[in-house]
Amino acid sequence: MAAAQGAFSLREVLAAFQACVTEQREVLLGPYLCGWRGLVRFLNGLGAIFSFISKDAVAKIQIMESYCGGERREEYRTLQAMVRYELSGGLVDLQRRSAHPDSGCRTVLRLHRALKWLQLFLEGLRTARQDASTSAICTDSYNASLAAYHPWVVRKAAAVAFCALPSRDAFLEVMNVGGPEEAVEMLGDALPHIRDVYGITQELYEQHRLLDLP
Ligand SMILES: CCCCCCCC/C=C\CCCCCCCC(=O)N[C@@H](COP(=O)(O)O)[C@H](O)/C=C/CCCCCCCCCCCCC
Repeated sequence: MAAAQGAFSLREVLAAFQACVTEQREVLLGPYLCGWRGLVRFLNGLGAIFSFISKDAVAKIQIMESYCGGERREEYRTLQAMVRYELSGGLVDLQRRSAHPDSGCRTVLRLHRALKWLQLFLEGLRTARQDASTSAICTDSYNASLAAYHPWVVRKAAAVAFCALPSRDAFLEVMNVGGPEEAVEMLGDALPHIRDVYGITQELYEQHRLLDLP
């Protein structure tokens, strides 16, 4: 059953990332963006202090949704098709943002980097002791991933927001899958799919030298 509108369901996020990878190992953008929408719903429930993060994530999701629902939607069905289409059409700014500041390739790259943070954070949550600090897990995951791409002011704002995170058990409760044990089990199911999507995207972007898009 679908979660009530606005409520977060880890199951739905899991299903979305699971549905992303096709038999041909392509990444479907529809479920990918659905997964992100679900995560943002969760973030919104954590309080206004996270709104600068969710606004940025939503802006990027909306850019991608407009491509996926636009005239060239067939070219945006999968990540692989998008990269082919945008590169062959010269639709990606490779050196500095100019003619195509919001290409699909650069927008997905930002979400892709954030997916690494998510992977590390969920791994941390899953394996940490019951009394571990969510804020410390989040900070470590952020420092090992996204922080390298953010200016000082964003890193500081993120550090302040992370201090507002609830305890690990309270956090696992909000995931809406039952008690902390069930949440941990579900994280164990979710992680391989998130790693898979991350790995395929990373390889594709490496192949086309897209990992440093401005
Ligand atoms: C399974 C449930 C548990 C986990 C739930 C986690 C929910 C997280 C939801 C969304 C994650 C945020 C995604 C943020 C995308 C950031 C993309 C980015 O890097 N943007 C920067 C660069 O963009 P351009 O300027 O080049 O266009 C932009 O400058 C960033 C601005 C906002 C700050 C981003 C801080 C990111 C911190 C990520 C940790 C989120 C903490 C959530 C706490 C649970």
